Amino acid sequence: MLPLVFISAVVLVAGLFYKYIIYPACISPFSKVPRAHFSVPFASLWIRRKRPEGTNAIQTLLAAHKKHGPIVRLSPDELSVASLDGLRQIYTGGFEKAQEYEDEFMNYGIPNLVSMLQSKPHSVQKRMISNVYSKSSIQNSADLRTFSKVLLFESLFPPLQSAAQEDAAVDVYGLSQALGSDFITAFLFGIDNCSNFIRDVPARRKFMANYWAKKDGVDVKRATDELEAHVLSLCRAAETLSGNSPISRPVVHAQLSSQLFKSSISPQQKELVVASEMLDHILASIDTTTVTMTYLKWELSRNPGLQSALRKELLNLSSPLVYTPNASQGERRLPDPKELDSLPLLNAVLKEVLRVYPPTPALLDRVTPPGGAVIEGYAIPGGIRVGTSAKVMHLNEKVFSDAGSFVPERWLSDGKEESVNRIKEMNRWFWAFGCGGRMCIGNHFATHMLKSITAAIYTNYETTIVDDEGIEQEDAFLAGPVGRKLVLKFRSVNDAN
Ligand code: HEM
Repeated sequence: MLPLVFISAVVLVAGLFYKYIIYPACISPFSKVPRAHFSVPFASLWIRRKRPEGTNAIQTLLAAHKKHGPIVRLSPDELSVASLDGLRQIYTGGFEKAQEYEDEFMNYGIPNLVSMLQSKPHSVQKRMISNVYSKSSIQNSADLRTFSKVLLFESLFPPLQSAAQEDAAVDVYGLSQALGSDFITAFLFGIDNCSNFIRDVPARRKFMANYWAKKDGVDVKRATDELEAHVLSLCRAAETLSGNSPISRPVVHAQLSSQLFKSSISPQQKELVVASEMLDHILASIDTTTVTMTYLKWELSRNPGLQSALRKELLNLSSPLVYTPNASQGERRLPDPKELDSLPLLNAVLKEVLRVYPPTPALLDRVTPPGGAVIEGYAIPGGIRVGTSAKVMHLNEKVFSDAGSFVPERWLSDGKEESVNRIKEMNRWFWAFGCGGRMCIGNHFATHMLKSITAAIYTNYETTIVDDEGIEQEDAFLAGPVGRKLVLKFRSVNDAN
C-alpha cells in the first residue's frame, strides 16, 4: 500500500514539476522569449516588486530592452515589445485592449472610447465623432477659432500681464491644467459652458481635488460621483445651448448627440453614453496636455537662446499672436492655423517634448488573440498581455542619438537626403499618441492647442525658472512631474506693454 501512495505522490510531484517548471521554462515555444529575470516563466513576483504602488517600472523596461532587444518577457503572461514590426502587429492587428481599461476608465458604468475593450463597438462609436477631431476640421473650425481667441485674449493674457508687471511668480503646472480643461470643455460644450478655470481658481482647485482623488485612489467613489455629476450638468447645459445661437457651438457634444439620435437607445441611455464620452475626453485631455505644456515651458525656460529663436519664428507669422492690452476686439488676431502648424522650430520643440517626456510612457496593454500570434519570430499563446512603451520607443539610441537629451534641432531638416531620411525614421518611432484603431482621437486638437498656447506665451513673454523642484517625470500611466508644480516668472518682451 505504502509504495503505491509513494509512487502516486512522486508521479504527481513530477507532473506538477513538469507542468509548472520544466514546460514553461524549457519546452514551450513561449519559453524562448528573452527573460527580464530568470523567474519570469514561473511567477509574476519579480515584476510586481518592480511596480510598487501601481507604478510602471519604466526604468526596468528600459534596462531590459537595452539588454535583451525588442521583445522581453516580464512574467508568465506578460510581454514588452519595442519594435516597428511589433507595433504594427499589436496595435493594428486586432489585439484587444486589456481588462484594466474597462476597470479604470468607464464612466457612469457606461463604456467610452478609452474603456471599450472590443474593437467592433469601439469603431462604431469612434466613427460617430472622428470627423470633428480630424486635422482639417480642427484647422478650419470657426468655433475653435472663436473660443481660442476668448480664452487667450480674455482669460490667459490679463493674469500673465499682471504677473509680469508685478514680477510675481506663476505656477505654470496649475495654469496648464486650467488651460487644458478650458480648451477641451469649450470644444465639447461651447465657450458659454466651458470650465473657466484659468480665471476661476477656486473652481479649478475643487475640480482638480476630485481629479487627483480619483487618480490617487483616495476617496474614489465620492470624487467620481462629483466629477460625473459635474459633467452631466455640462451636458445638459450644452443640450439647451444647441437650440440658441451660442458664441461657439458645443462641437463634440452636438456631433455625438446627433449621431446617437439615429440609434434606437432610450433618451436616458443616450444622455449617459454622451456624458461618459465627454468625461472620457476631459480626463484624457487634461493630464496629457498639462504634462506637455509643463515640460515645454521648463525646457524653454532653461534655454533662453531657444526661446529667442522660437520668438523670432513666431514673430515672422503673417499674423503674429501679439498681445496689446488695450487693443480692440477687431485688433486681436490669431495666426492662420495651417501657417502656425508649419513652423519648423515650434514643431520641433513640441515633438521633442513629447518624445522625451511622453505623457503616457507606460506599456499600453493589449491581449494576444485566442489563437496566439508570432511576435518578433516567437510563438506567443493566446491571452498573453503584450504592450509597448512610448518611452522605450523614444529612447532607442539606434534611432535617436543621445536619446535622453532634449535636442529639438534633431527634428529640423536641412533638405538633404540624409536628414530627410533620418527624420522619416524618427517619425516612425515617435509614438506619443499611439497608433492604429485606438490611436489618440485628440492628437490634432492637442497639437493645435499646444502650438497656439506656446505661440501666445513666447511671442509676448520670456520665462525664467523660480522653482522646479520635483520636475522629474513620475513612473505612472499618466506621468507628470513628481512635484506637481513648476514655478516661473514672466517678463514682457513687447515694449509697448
Ligand atoms: C499631448 C496630448 C495627448 C497625448 C500625448 C495623448 C496620448 C494618447 C495615447 C497614447 C492614446 C492611446 C492609448 C491606448 O492605446 O491605450 C490616447 C487615446 C485617446 N486619447 Fe489622447 N492624448 C493626448 C491628448 C488628448 C486629447 C486633447 C483628447 C481629447 C479628446 C484625447 C482623447 C483620447 C481618447 C478619447 C483616446 C482613446 C481613443 C480610442 O481608443 O479610440 N487625448 N491618447
